[in-house]
Amino acid sequence: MKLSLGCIADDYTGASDLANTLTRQGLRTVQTIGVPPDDLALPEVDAVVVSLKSRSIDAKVAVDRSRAADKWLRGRGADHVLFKICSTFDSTDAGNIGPVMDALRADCGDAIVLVTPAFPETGRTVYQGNLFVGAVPLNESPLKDHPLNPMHDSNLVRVLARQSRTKVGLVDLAPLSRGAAAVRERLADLARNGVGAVIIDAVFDRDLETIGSVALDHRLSVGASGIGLGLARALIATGKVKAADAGAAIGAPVGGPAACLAGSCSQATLAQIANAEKTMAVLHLDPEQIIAGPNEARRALAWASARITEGPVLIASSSTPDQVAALQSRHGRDAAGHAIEQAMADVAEGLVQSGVRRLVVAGGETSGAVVDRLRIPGFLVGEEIAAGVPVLRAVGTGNGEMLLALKSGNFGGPEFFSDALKLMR
Ligand SMILES: Nc1ncnc2c1ncn2[C@@H]1O[C@H](COP(=O)(O)OP(=O)(O)OP(=O)(O)O)[C@@H](O)[C@H]1O
Ligand SMILES: O=C(O)[C@@H](O)C(=O)CO
Repeated sequence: MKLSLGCIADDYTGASDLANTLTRQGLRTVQTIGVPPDDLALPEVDAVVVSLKSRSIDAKVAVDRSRAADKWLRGRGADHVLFKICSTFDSTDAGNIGPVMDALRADCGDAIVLVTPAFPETGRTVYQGNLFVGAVPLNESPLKDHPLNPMHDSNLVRVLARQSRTKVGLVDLAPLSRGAAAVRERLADLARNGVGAVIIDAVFDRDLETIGSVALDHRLSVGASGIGLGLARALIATGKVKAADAGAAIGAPVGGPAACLAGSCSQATLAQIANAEKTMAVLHLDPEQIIAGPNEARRALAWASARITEGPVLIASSSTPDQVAALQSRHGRDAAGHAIEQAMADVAEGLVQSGVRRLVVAGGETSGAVVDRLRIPGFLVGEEIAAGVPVLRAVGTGNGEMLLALKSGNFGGPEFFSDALKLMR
């Protein structure tokens, strides 16, 4: 297998978002959890998305894991590697976007790296280096209240410069609107002036197509699913990849009991949970009790086992920003987040032991904890439930067929949980 594109995603939902985009554009794609072991049987594919859980960990560990993934991908022939970050640039001044980018750039020897989290299909656009979420700048969006990476600056040139050792520049819409040659010229100027990374504006998919074709001149790019779309279209346009059927089946229905788990506290997820109350049994966990010990997860499993044969259930730890802030001030941000993620993993494990084979998980960190606990090594990408969220079929689990959907906190329409279960048959 010679890969046309290698991808390293900094969380699992982000990885399935990117795998979904590449598949929809016609690249045969598989998502792996971590660097795959040599004995994992992978189908013949154009792209592999290696999922890491490296967004909110120590920067040095994130760098080491990303470099190992990069080495594996390049060892399978990938000339270009995309480091997939969140479309809302989730990070802190300590990283991890800048440190990982710096290390991968040093390894591949690129003079300059293109960086854009734009993903217009989900309302993420970049103008003059400022990231917009829908109609508002990042720092006015719900991301200002994110439990782990609150975003208070929408100017990504500044945000990245605080995290990176290299000089960060901007390629704005003006050269982009003149086409790939103008972008190349601007990049060459900036590189001559010692700039090692640029935030590049993008408002429409056509901007991403231009960015994708220029990015293929380089060995590394950094961004969200939008740049993935641009790279995929460029690979097909240049004949490096022959477009595959995006609707290819990923196997027979699995049936059986279904459950949803929500650890995301985003506004979108809170609204989706409220809507789910109309169609399924919903249990709201008590976060304080989760931190106190294992009884809250046990209570959830007992509650679920009494209902699961009658229809899908949803178990949520999610709270409003005020409640999240209060819990964090009592227990610390990382300790609270970790305890809740592990409790959700306990619940997922118990549900699967009791026969659940269709599982929807909301939240990137939450999905990471759940998928790790279930020891799933990889996924095939199926139908799209909502922009950025596909149906996934677990591969290499050895304990039966299983479908999952891993939803990024901010993604999905108001009825996301029932929309997902309709397609997860
Ligand atoms: N009630 C709560 N109070 C405090 N923290 C919570 C609560 N419920 C969940 N958490 C923690 O908040 C974090 C939510 O992050 P997660 O990545 O799962 O969701 P998200 O950030 O909305 O999704 P994404 O990263 O895909 O955008 C997790 O660490 C989770 O354990
Ligand atoms: O890019 C996005 O917004 C998502 O794929 C994601 O990474 C959120 O966790």
